[in-house]
Amino acid sequence: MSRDLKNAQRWVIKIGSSLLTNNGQGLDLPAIEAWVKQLLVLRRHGLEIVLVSSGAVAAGMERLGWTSRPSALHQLQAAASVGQAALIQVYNEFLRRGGVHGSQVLLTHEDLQERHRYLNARATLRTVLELGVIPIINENDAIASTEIRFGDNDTLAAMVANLLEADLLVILTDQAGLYDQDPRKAPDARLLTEVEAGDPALLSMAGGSGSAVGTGGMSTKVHAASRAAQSGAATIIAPGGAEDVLLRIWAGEPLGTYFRPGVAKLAARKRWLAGQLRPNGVLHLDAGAAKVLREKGSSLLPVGITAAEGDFQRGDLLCCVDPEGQEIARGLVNFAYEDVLLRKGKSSKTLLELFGDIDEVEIIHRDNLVLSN
Ligand SMILES: Nc1ncnc2c1ncn2[C@@H]1O[C@H](COP(=O)(O)OP(=O)(O)O)[C@@H](O)[C@H]1O
Ligand SMILES: N[C@@H](CCC(=O)OP(=O)(O)O)C(=O)O
Repeated sequence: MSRDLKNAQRWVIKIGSSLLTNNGQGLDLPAIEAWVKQLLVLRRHGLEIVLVSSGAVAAGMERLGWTSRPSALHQLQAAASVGQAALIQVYNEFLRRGGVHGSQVLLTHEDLQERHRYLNARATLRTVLELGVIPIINENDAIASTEIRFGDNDTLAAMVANLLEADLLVILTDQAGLYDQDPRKAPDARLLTEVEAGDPALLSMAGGSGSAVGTGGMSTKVHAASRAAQSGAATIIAPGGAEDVLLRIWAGEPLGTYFRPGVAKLAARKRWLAGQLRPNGVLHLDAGAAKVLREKGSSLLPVGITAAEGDFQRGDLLCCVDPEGQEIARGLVNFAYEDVLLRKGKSSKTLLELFGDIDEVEIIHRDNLVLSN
């Protein structure tokens, strides 16, 4: 057993439609209250919690008095727009009792594909977390057309785990975890307690949704675990109906199915950074800085920078080039273009005199730096 959750600080928790609703009719309020109580405890233990919650369509149907799920997209979207308001109201009411605010963030696939919107979503969510608020994310069902839909919230939750470089993705569902075959169809199905994310054999075991309200079934959850592992997150598919499920996972109880991310978090994260973002500027380094980056993978300090190009902001990906113009590395910059210009070529001592007590000296921290081949 290698569930190493001691250092898992940022959790993305996904609660699926099959769990949230009473047979597709409205929201299961006592269940939601119980999860929120657990989130509040985890937060008090210092964890950062991001919630991805389904349930908008089901809640909307109940409010509108519809007894069967419509098949027309515009009706589903109308139900989602009514239900999303109800869903947030319910979460916020339970969170308020614990003195915490929830925030609503609705995303479409395009928001996480298009670079500018991706960075915006990331900045908003990070700020919300810094403010101690619990973001509650769902797909923007009211406007997402077929082409830009995630469809299921497992994929959305994994992309949010990538976006925020979460340590753990917890997918709460109506089964005890991933079985070697669909337990609704095969009574002798065996629960898998630990697997490797990305193992292709898992896909043949995972079937579609067994309920009228769920979307994607286990197959989207298995894909989600591989996707989350790309940025180094482990995934646990766990029984959302089990008492204190989240607290028990936190305490290390081997509930559900644990997906090992495979590669060390830092290495995975770096690889993901390099593949995911397009560079938005260039930093020119002197020979000394180029050498320490190449040979030691050190952080990039202002003193080694001779010039900067590009209209970049804090958090953007930049290329670092040596005096011959050859790319050495890529990394996430800690300062916007103007602030890099103010700092370039200056020693840490001069910067201290100029800016007083500075908490961030590196222009790019080595954890956010990937050497180019
Ligand atoms: N190998 C499997 N192990 C567990 N559940 C499976 C498996 N294959 C298919 N399923 C089905 O997946 C369902 C859960 O997915 P889904 O209905 O989409 O729930 P959610 O709304 O929580 O995402 C289960 O109820 C089960 O019928
Ligand atoms: N976004 C939709 C839910 C999509 C959905 O059901 O996904 P899942 O919970 O993965 O089965 C809603 O809020 O109704």
